Amino acid sequence: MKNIAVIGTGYVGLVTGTCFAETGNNVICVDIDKEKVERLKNGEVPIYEPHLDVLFERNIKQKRLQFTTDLASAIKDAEIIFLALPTPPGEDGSADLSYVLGVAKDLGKLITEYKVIIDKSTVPVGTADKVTAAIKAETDVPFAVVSNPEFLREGYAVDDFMNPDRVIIGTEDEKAKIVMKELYQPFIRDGHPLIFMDEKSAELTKYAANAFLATKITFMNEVANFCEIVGADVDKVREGMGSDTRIGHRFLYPGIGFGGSCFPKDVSALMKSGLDNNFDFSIIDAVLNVNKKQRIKLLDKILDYFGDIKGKKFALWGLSFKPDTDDIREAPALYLIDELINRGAEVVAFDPEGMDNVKKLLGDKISYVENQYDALDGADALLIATEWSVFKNPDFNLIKSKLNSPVIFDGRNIFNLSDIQEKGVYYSSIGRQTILPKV
Ligand SMILES: NC(=O)C1=CN([C@@H]2O[C@H](COP(=O)(O)OP(=O)(O)OC[C@H]3O[C@@H](n4cnc5c(N)ncnc54)[C@H](O)[C@@H]3O)[C@@H](O)[C@H]2O)C=CC1
Ligand SMILES: O=C(O)[C@H]1O[C@H](OP(=O)(O)OP(=O)(O)OC[C@H]2O[C@@H](n3ccc(=O)[nH]c3=O)[C@H](O)[C@@H]2O)[C@H](O)[C@@H](O)[C@@H]1O
Repeated sequence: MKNIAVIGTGYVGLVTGTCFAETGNNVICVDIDKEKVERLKNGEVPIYEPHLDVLFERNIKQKRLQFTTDLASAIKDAEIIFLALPTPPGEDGSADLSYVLGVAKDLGKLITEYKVIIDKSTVPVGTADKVTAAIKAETDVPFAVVSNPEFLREGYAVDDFMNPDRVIIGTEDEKAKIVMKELYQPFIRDGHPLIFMDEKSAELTKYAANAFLATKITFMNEVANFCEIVGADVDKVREGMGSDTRIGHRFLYPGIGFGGSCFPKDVSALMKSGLDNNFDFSIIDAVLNVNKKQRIKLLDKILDYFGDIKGKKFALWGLSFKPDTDDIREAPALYLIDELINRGAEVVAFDPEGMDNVKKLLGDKISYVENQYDALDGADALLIATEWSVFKNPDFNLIKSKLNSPVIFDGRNIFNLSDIQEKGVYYSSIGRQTILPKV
């Protein structure tokens, strides 16, 4: 059992805190957002993350999980302090370290005994040194700074955290290594190691992993675009490629680009890190450029089909950047909406979890409905931007009866081409043949 403080109680902090409580530790989560802490104290999970609620409730009940806005009291008895703070993109694409370094300074003023301070935020190479310097500027008390990047995915966060492929520990402090080994021991299984390395390598591992996955997706998006030109089927190509165990099937799904709070910002930050070190990350540059175009790929198809879209009405299924999350940060749907409304079209949207967040961002620029089929009334086409399960087996007769004409643009390839042929719709997807309604 260890006493742990987690600073920053967002997607990563809350999952980290809850999962460490689940493995028997005493955890206190800190956040500056008073309203969020109030909700957490009232037993409410403020984000949509499947399976988190069960662990959250159990550990609160057993008093292993607490919440506060008071940093000083939270860290007083904690031997281990996690930083799960935002590192949003600055104007130049670099990671904004003000949250992390601000809290590091505060910690320097507050600590009175040895602490292991662990950076879980995604940060550029060299940040551990900056955190160390920020704390040292305030205190002579001994401490260790560890880089322990997080690899969880939203929507699968609890499972990813509880059963990680690997845990990366970047530190050269021997005492901290022992603390980290004990802490993570419950999560380690055969073939899923705890990997120790220096801080810089740990920091770069995180960016390199995200950039590689973003590159893999982007490569497939380009292959899909080429499939459309030469008449190949990206589903077949994907299956054929993925069957090579050196390539693997995962993260080969083409679509309307990668979004979310991490890939776009982390790929940009790695690019900026390169530039800061006079290193030209040309592959990353290409990934960012291709993804920018891919995010509005459906627009090209819509314009090809309709020509002018002024006054047209579009039903949009899916707003979140991927299914099983309410997170809309850098969601491709938002870029598509922007292009549509700038051209005078109307958008009626439905998303199972993301609508409240979009309402806060876009207000009445678009309309919202509580049922996916209500979006279709009098619409000129259905657009699919997120592959939520609830969209995958719809009532096609109802879709056809509500749309002005049976036209579907699918940015996530959620229907099998062989199935859709029988449905009597015009169906355009990514990297596959366009299906015309049978006459
Ligand atoms: N969201 C994800 O799936 C993953 C995120 N990451 C990284 O983890 C870090 C955190 O990301 P998220 O959890 O998504 O961010 P988030 O925005 O959901 O949560 C950050 C939290 O920190 C709080 N905060 C800000 N300043 C604070 C302060 N001075 N003291 C206490 N709390 C403060 C905010 O109020 C917010 O609740 C980022 O570096 C991100 O790149 C890494 C892996 C996965
Ligand atoms: O650093 C982070 O924050 C996290 O970023 C991603 O996780 P996440 O953003 O939650 O979502 P992913 O499932 O990776 O999807 C990211 C984007 O890529 C897209 N994607 C994913 C897979 C695929 O085959 N095709 C594809 O277009 C998704 O639609 C989504 O927009 C990584 O997968 C996590 O390992 C990492 O911890």
